[in-house]
Amino acid sequence: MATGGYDKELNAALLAVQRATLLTKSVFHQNAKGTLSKSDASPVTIGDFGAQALIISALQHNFPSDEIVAEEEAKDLRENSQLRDTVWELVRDAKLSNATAEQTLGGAVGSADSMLDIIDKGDSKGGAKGRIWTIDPIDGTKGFLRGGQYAVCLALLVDGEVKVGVLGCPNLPVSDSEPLKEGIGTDASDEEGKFGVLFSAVEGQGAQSRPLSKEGLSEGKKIGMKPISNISEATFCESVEAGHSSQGDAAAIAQKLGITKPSVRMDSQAKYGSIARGAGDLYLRLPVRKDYVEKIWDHAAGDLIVREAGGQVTDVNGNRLDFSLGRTLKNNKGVIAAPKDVHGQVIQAVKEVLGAKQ
Ligand SMILES: Nc1ncnc2c1ncn2[C@@H]1O[C@H](COP(=O)(O)O)[C@@H](O)[C@H]1OP(=O)(O)O
Ligand SMILES: [Mg+2]
Ligand SMILES: [Mg+2]
Ligand SMILES: [Mg+2]
Repeated sequence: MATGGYDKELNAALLAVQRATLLTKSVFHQNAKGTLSKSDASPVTIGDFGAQALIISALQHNFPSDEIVAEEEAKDLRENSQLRDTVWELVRDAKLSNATAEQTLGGAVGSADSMLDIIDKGDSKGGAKGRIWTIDPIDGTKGFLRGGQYAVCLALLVDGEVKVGVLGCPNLPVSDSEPLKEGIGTDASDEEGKFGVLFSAVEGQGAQSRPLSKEGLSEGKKIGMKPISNISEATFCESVEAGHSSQGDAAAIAQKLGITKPSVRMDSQAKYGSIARGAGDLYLRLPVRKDYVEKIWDHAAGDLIVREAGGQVTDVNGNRLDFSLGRTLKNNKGVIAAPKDVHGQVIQAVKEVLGAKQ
């Protein structure tokens, strides 16, 4: 474990994400996932609710006065006792087999009712002051349901800056050196020992990956973005959802940069983790709808992990993502993540392509 600031936060965050990620894996193997459709037309499952409950419970145990901005709320569970009970069974039974690790997380959640209150503790408005954790219990719920990529995401903001970030990616390869390839977004296999990774970063301390474990934490290894000598050889990744990033614009930008390899499409912040470990090079997220505002929990952990791995992350105008404005990134449009040395070149191409459309 790295020494310096935020050791306790990193350790608790890694264990909390690990326990929650294992819960989501157990849901994937169940037939009934309790899928509901939310107002933004995205799905939510018992896995999302359960993972959020477990993470908040661990945060409250370790950092009782910190605020929390989390994606989900317990309303649907309060209105449907059968759904509540299904989530409760999952949460009650979720445990890491290492007793010390469980103790760090404060052990089990007390009851079904306290679980609902815990889920609703993620309702902070966020903002520019103080310590605020942000949680996406399952990012890429569609990928999760399909057996593709998804991520359990947790980050700590202090005065609006990301200080600690953790991503649990159960369907990514353990090995950092496996190249990003087409079809990874539909790779359903979670074969033990081959898939499942935790990414993490602390500001100023670099980024790490470690295998997902059912016990305590596995040993972490430093990760870094791949140096690129010629941008035309880059591999870029983008969203599966056509509504989240314009694939036409991405193709035009790639062409301007001389990139000929097809993009790798995958759900969730697994894209940030993949480029941070050098499995791919660029992440392009090009706004489709003028009115779409990104949420802080969809980017905070990935932003820090990529920057600590030697990358730069900005919006399409080249501005850093601003996490200090509440629950959304209302001052940013899109995301461009790339190794530091070539980020300016990518932004130039983005500006040319998007500018030509105005
Ligand atoms: N209609 C939708 N379909 C899919 N994802 C959506 C939708 N609306 C919002 N989202 C969110 O967009 C992000 C998907 O990002 P990406 O396109 O990079 O995979 C996720 O945070 C996802 O929510 P969720 O976290 O619940 O999966
Ligand atoms: Mg959602
Ligand atoms: Mg999300
Ligand atoms: Mg989510």
